[in-house]
Amino acid sequence: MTVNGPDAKSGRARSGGAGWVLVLNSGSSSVKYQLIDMADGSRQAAGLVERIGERTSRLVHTGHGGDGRRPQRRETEEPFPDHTAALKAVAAELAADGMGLDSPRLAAIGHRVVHGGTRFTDPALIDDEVLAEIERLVPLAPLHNPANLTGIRTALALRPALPQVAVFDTAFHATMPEHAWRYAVDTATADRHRIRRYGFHGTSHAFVSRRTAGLLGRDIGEVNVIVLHLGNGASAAAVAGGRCVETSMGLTPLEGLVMGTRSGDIDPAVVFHLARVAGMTTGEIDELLNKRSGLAGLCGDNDMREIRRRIEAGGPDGERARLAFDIYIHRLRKYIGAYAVVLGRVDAIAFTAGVGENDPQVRRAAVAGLDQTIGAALDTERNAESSTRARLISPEYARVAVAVVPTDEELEIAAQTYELVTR
Ligand SMILES: Nc1ncnc2c1ncn2[C@@H]1O[C@H](COP(=O)(O)OP(=O)(O)O)[C@@H](O)[C@H]1O
Ligand SMILES: CC(=O)OP(=O)(O)O
Ligand SMILES: [Mg+2]
Repeated sequence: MTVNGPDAKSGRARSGGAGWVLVLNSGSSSVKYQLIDMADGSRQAAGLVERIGERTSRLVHTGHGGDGRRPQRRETEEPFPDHTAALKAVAAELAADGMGLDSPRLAAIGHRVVHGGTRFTDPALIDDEVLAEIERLVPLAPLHNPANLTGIRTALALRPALPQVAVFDTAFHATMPEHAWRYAVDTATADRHRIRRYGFHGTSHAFVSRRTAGLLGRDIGEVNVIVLHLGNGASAAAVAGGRCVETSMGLTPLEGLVMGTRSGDIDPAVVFHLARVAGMTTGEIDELLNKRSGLAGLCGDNDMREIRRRIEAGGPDGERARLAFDIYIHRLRKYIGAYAVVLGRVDAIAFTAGVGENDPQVRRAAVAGLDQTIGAALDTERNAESSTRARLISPEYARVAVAVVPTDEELEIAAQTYELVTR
C-alpha cells in the first residue's frame, strides 16, 4: 500500500513515505502513547508514563525500531515533575529506537482531547485558534483538558511543522437529540454557561459499536447497541444505527455510572448540603465526588481485581467490598434497562475497557436475569474464557447478543488523524 504523507504547512496530502501516526493520550497524572504504522495498523512503539508529578514516576516503553526486530521493553524510574518533562522523555525513548519526532516517516501526531464542547464535532487540525478554544473549555473539564493542552504544546515545541490533530471524547455524542442532552434547568442560565450534557469516551463508544456490528455480521447502520465502557472512568452509551442517542456522562465525566473514584449520579442537593452543613468549599466537594467516591469511597479500593479478591476472602472487609460491588452493578443495570427502552430494540450489549473486558463476574451480574426482560443472556463458558479477542459471549438463542470488545482508542484516534491530514 502506498501512503501519502501530509504537507507540513497546509495539512494536505503530498506524495512521500510518511505513514506513521503518534498518538498521545495525556491524562491528569499519566501519558499513554502509541506509534502506529497506518499501512497496516501495526504498533511500532507504545508506552506509558505514570505518576507524573510524584516522587516515583515510571516510564515503560516498548519498541522495535521499525525494522521488525523483536520488541524490546525498557523501564525507567525517574521523577518527572510535569507533563513537559514526561513528554521529552517519551521523545527521547522514540529517538533511541530510531523513531524520533524528527523521523520523516511520521505523518502526524493525534491527541486525545477530552472536552470539545459544542464546537468540535469532528477531529480538528490544531492551530492557534483551535488551541484557544480547547483552553476556553478548561472550566468544563478541569481534570482533563489542561493535561491534553500540555501534551499538544510540548509536541508542537518539539516538532512545530508537523500536522497535529485533536480528537475529542465528546464528538461522537454530538448526535444526541436535544431531549437527551438538555438538562431541565432554566434555559437562559443553562445556555449562558454552556451547561448541557456532552458525554465522553466517544472514541471508544464509536469504535466498539462498529466492531460489535462486525461481530454480528451486520451493517452498523442497522444495529442498535448498548456500549458499556467500564474502566477507571465508566460510561454507557445507546447507539442506534451508528449514531449516539444517549450517554451517561454529562457536563463533565462525573455523571452516570459508579466509577473507580467518581460517584456518578447523585442528588445535586448533596452538594448544597455539604456546603451548608459540613462547611465544605466547592473545591473540597469537587475533590470528594471526583477522587474519593465511587468504588474507592465505598470500600477503599478502586481496582475491581482487588475488590473481587476481598469478596472471595470474605469477612467484614469482604462484606464492604461486596456492598461496593453490588452498588456498582445496581447502577449499571438501571442504565441497561433505561437504554433498552430508549433504543426500543436492542441487538447487542457490548462490554469494554479494563473492567468490561476482563471481569466475567461483572458481566454475569450485569446481565443476570435479563433473558426474562430484554432477552439478553450469557453463555457461561464463553463468558469465562480469558481472551483478548473481540467475541460474542451469548448463546445462539439469545434475542440480544452480548459481546466483549477490547476498545482501541489509540487506533481510532490514529485513523481519524490520518484521515484528516491525508484528505
Ligand atoms: N483482570 C481484571 N479484572 C477486573 N478488573 C480489571 C482487570 N484488569 C483491569 N481491571 C480494571 O480496569 C481498570 C482500568 O481500566 P482502563 O480501561 O485501563 O481505565 P482508564 O483508561 O480509565 O485508566 C482498573 O482500575 C481495574 O479496576
Ligand atoms: C472522560 C474520562 O472519564 O476519561 P477517563 O476514563 O480516561 O478518565
Ligand atoms: Mg480509558
